[in-house]
Amino acid sequence: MSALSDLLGDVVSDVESVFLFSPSGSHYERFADAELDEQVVVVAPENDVDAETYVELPLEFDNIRDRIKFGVEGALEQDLVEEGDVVACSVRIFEGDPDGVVRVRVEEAMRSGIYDLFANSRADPSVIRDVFEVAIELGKKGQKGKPVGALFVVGDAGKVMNKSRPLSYNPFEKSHVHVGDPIVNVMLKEFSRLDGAFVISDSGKLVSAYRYLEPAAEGVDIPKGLGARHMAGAAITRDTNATAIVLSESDGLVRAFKGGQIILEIDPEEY
Ligand SMILES: Nc1ncnc2c1ncn2[C@@H]1O[C@H](COP(=O)(O)OP(=O)(O)OP(=O)(O)O)[C@@H](O)[C@H]1O
Ligand SMILES: [Mn+2]
Repeated sequence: MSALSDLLGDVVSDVESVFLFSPSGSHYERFADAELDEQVVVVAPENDVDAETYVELPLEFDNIRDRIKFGVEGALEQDLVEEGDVVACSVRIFEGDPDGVVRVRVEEAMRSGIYDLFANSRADPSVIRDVFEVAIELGKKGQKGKPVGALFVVGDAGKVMNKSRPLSYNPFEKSHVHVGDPIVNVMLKEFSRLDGAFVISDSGKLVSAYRYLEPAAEGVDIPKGLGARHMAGAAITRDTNATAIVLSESDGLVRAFKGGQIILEIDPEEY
């Protein structure tokens, strides 16, 4: 038994913070009342327990790694933790009571921009996630083995449509399909071989494919070397409240833009 307690002791030794992922009221109270030296942070989709220190999870994330990564990144964004801090995460992997404790060391590299992308975009976080996942998947596999590029403009679709024009007939004209439907993901991948941007609404409705974006580009400052697709993607997010997710055909990276700025750059192979 002592070997077991030692094991848990090692996992929680010298931690600066305890992160309670979606705790029940009583679970939270136990920590709140204990007046620990460690900082107690609640990480959950809603602050149901009225925690003083709270990080919002944009989604519940079934995958524990993702859940923890987002919690830590959100805490970094709020300056609740810093590089080198060690955090003990209390999580629920199966149904019922908390059943896992995970030790994490905070690294500056965890500030990837994904938290900001999911939590602070105008579109629903689940819509951002679905589009992001399509872009990552396309980046990993390409289309029929060849690298492809793609430009997804998500949110504020009415305004985006006003700042763009069709390059071809819109295959989504009369349909009511949403990102996240498996069939839609297949369509997105198929249409990505063709020119222009996809326009997607706040709630994930596919509004159009083949849009040529014509936003004002003054004041948009993106890394040198990126071409017209990235410039158009960045600029439309300055001119509207949309978020742009761009897969580059030439370097294979996925980038996201908001407010005319690059907020994320990820290699799909490493994601
Ligand atoms: N204003 C625009 N609106 C929509 N799509 C655009 C726009 N400008 C370019 N594109 C699309 O981007 C494609 C690639 O253009 P370009 O090579 O200049 O972009 P890029 O930023 O270098 O992207 P990549 O890294 O994928 O090559 C074009 O073939 C076109 O489909
Ligand atoms: Mn190019």
